[in-house]
Amino acid sequence: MEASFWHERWENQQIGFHRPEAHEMLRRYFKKVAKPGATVFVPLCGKSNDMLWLLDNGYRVFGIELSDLAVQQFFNDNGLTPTISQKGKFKEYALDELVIWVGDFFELTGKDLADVDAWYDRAAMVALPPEMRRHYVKQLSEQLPERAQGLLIALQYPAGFREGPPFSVSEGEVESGFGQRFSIEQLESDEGIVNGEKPEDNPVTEQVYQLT
Ligand SMILES: C[S@@+](CC[C@H](N)C(=O)[O-])C[C@H]1O[C@@H](n2cnc3c(N)ncnc32)[C@H](O)[C@@H]1O
Repeated sequence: MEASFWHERWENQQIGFHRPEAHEMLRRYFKKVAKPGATVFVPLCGKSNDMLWLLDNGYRVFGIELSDLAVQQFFNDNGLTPTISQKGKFKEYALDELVIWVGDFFELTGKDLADVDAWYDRAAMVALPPEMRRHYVKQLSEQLPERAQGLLIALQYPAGFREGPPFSVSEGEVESGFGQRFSIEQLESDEGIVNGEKPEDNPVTEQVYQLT
């Protein structure tokens, strides 16, 4: 997935992944992962309202996002005025307990992430094709401080159901990718049952994992 793919998505506002509200699995489980006051890293953050939920619940947030437009929209949509500066290769938007860097996640170093206590992935790992996902897992595993624990929301669907992104990420892939560094617990799998049945036209299921 080239950077241009995502820039075009944002320019054309093809952002079906963006949700108007904070994710219910974040609301339900994040307090198991980190206490308020913790600094939470949000890779590939887009203009996610999950960041507002984290801020409202007393966390500090550090996001990284490729698209400057996405970050500008985050602040505009929420009527917030950040301070903008340059931090090496990255453009920084900062306001109180929130910092978002515009730039490439894969260029972050351990020093950039030294203050991180926890991380939250929704629609980040599943946004990447298989080879990039391996790189993504390696980058998080190598650059995050030892204390950092994570909440990962992934999804699965049968092969051939659709083209990614989002890509299907199995429990096995989460286990084999992150298992060397983290102990992994699946907290919930949402099977998308409607009125007691799984709709045939939507075989997508969503899983949430705690990585300790
Ligand atoms: C599917 S969206 C999810 C956004 C957000 N997590 C959410 O839940 O709405 C993936 C985002 O990752 C960003 N992205 C893709 N590759 C990236 C990279 N290498 N570094 C930083 N951001 C990236 C895209 O611009 C896009 O906004």
